[in-house]
Amino acid sequence: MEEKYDFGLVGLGVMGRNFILNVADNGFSAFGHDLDVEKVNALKNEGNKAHKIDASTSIKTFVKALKQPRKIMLLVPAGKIVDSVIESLLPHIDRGDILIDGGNSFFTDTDRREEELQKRAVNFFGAGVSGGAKGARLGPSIMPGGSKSAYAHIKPIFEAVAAKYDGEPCVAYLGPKSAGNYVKMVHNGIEYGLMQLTSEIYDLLKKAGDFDNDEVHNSFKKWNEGRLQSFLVEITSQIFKQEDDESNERLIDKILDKAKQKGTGKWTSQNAMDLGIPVPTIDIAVNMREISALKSERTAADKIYDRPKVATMEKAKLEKLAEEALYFSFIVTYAQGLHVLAEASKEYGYQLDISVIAKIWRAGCIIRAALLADITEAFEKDKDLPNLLVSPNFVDKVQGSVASARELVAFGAKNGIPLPGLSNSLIYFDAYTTTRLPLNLIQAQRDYFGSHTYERLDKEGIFHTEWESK
Ligand SMILES: NC(=O)C1=CN([C@@H]2O[C@H](COP(=O)(O)OP(=O)(O)OC[C@H]3O[C@@H](n4cnc5c(N)ncnc54)[C@H](OP(=O)(O)O)[C@@H]3O)[C@@H](O)[C@H]2O)C=CC1
Ligand SMILES: O=C(CO)[C@H](O)[C@H](O)COP(=O)(O)O
Repeated sequence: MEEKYDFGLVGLGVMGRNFILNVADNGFSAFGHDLDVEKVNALKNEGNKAHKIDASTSIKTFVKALKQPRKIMLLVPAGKIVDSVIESLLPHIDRGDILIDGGNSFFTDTDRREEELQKRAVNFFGAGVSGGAKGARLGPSIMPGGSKSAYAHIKPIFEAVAAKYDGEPCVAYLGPKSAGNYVKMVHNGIEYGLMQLTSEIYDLLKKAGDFDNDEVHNSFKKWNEGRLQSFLVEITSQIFKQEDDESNERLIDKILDKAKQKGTGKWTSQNAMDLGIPVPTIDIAVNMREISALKSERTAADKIYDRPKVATMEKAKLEKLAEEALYFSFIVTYAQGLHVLAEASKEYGYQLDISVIAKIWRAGCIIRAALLADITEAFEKDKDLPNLLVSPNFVDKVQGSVASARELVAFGAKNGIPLPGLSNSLIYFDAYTTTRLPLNLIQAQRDYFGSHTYERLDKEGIFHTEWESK
């Protein structure tokens, strides 16, 4: 009898091709499917080398080649393509088979698909994958959500292919329904925040400290050897060393300053707003990509207004302030993202364990950072921690770095250097840690013009006043 394959993968693009090779490297036989014959042939050639791999452009051949219950992962672009791939699989798969969407799908799409597939007794997982091409090939962080009992079938493969942190795989069953896609969405929201913050620090080093590219490289490199150690700080340091093939300059200076986006950061902001959880660092990171896209308008407006001449700050002083401010704002960004996850867990019934999420983000993913070991510990100590900022493990870290954020935000404002991520992180911190905000006035105004009522500090109840206009 023909031997069947352990794992199937649809979509042999950037992520899919690398993921399936990773599966095969770990001793599982794997079969791929893509409509593009070149991608299929390229994978078949890999099979001729060392791996137990095959591939086909025929969906029927692909499904027939797999062991039951079939484990089929989709790594295709999010949206309608996921639905059309599921449609094309349905005539061929059986009850009990397992479909896993590894892409950045919107979480309500995952809920809808899971519900529809449940009616056919097909298990559906939304399993966010992070780590880019290299991560998919060598060990990503994987965030699966779906049926707990069906997870037992995919667990051995996922645990084998995932990145390892101190020997522990960076994958864990996260919760029912779209829990996995939701967690990946917020991962990306945090990613947007951290990327925005690193870009602001680069701007400051250049404009206020007159750092050249080698000096920016050195600062990020040095920081990556300390408490800011993280994938994004590491690649930032490397980016400043990259030569441009087409000129004598560094590539960074040749790249157009318009940042694109595929949607996950915006979804995080939108959904956080639906849940009533503030994530201003993530919001402004999305806004900045939008503002960056208005390049021609920005260029025209720049000609209209004068801006202050930037004062020079001594390099060593600036480097120290920048490290502290980046550390502070990284903590605040994780705090905001994790706060959304805690609220979403209640709202959508995900039963998320934030310490487990922090744990599987310690390696493999784009937001991996030394800080995540501390965050894991904080949430292991207190599973119901309302916000990272109030963790006893974090108070000294925040207290010791916030003054530098204040100094740089003030410097940016005075000198016309936009530091929106840093500013919003500071604003969030100051507001979240203030007992009495002036929003009593907003309540008074609402009651004044719309009889919307208000509560009082000194007694229970709902009140309305006939305000006297004088
Ligand atoms: N790139 C990254 O760093 C990361 C991406 N992701 C997510 O993973 C998913 C895949 O991304 P990525 O690998 O970058 O995307 P790619 O576009 O590189 O790959 C998608 C592949 O799916 C194929 N495909 C499209 N439609 C079908 C179909 N109907 N049947 C079979 N195959 C099909 C495409 O073929 P063709 O090109 O011929 O259309 C392509 O080979 C996305 O949701 C993305 O957001 C997640 C983490 C990181
Ligand atoms: O999921 C990812 C990383 O974790 C993808 O690289 C994603 O495309 C990044 O988002 P965007 O393209 O919007 O910057």
